[in-house]
Amino acid sequence: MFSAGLAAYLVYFRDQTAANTGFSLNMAVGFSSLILWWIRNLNEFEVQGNSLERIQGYLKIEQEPKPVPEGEPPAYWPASGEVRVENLSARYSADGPKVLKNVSFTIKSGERIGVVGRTGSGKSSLTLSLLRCILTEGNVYYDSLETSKINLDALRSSITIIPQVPELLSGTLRQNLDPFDQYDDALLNGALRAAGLFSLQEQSDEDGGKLSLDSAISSGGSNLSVGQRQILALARAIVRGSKLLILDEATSAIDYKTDSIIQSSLRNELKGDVTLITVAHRLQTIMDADKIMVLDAGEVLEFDSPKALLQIEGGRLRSLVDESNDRDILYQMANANGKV
Ligand SMILES: Nc1ncnc2c1ncn2[C@@H]1O[C@H](COP(=O)(O)OP(=O)(O)OP(=O)(O)O)[C@@H](O)[C@H]1O
Repeated sequence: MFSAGLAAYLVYFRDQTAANTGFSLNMAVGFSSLILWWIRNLNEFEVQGNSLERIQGYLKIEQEPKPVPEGEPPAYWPASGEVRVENLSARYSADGPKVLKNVSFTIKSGERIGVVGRTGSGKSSLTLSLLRCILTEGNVYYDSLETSKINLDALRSSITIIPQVPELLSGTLRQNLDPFDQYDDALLNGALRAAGLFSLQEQSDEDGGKLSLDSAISSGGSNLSVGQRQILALARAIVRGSKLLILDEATSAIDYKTDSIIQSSLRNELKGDVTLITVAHRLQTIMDADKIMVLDAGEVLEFDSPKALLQIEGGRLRSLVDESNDRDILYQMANANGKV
């Protein structure tokens, strides 16, 4: 009824317009459609132009040096997870400010280190420096080999990083754990168990959707929770037998239960010679670490056992703990740890 009325009105309007101006409505509609078509095309052209500009930007990015055969480490390397850092400075660009300033420390093989510090103090930059992802000066030795002399591929495949939100590939869970099909199911399931996936599933209220090696993983791991993704990344580290594991703690995106499963897997399942560096946002995560490194403005302010650091009058860790709502628990954890 309404459309019939509208059509009748349009015909009336066309006839009136044609009668008054000699310009038919059909022509007016055709003209405005043409203008709309041009505007739409111009818009599309601009969007595609932006993409081209971005591709051109990526093409101009300075490339990392290609791996050289002489940088190939011996097959037995790394046999230990010892890390020695001497006068390490780092920056994000050649003319940028130093984000790490002459940092020196040694981490013994198998030690568990917690790294804390304010936002921007250099925690992530330190982990990126160990992998040579940013510009560095000074020396880093990993199991006695200077990392600047090692093939980038070899260096990075010997260190596992578990970022706050790990990326996974689309495919099966098995393919994510073992992309080159090198290990049998028993070993892969063992790694999943050690990483805590099955404990997480046992404690979960949901019956459906339990993960197995054949489960499908969507691109980026988008069909899994952040906690499940961190557990899979940890399982990957166990499968790879990495001697150095760097964990960037995901605080906001992970619930307490999953976090405690990951922490107990890290405590109980990693072998004695695996060094663990945890970039911590919650003090509870690292109060039972062997040592805590406190960073401030790119410098190491404190580096010792939690118990020893809490005894320093006016110390930075001590003031962070004293300000915390969990002060008493944190002191208990540090004292129970026993190492001074
Ligand atoms: N991609 C980047 N390009 C340039 N400067 C950067 C970049 N990422 C970090 N920085 C700078 O490096 C310094 C150290 O930052 P970093 O991310 O290492 O700190 P952080 O302690 O990990 O902080 P947060 O707890 O917020 O993650 C900061 O001054 C920061 O602005």
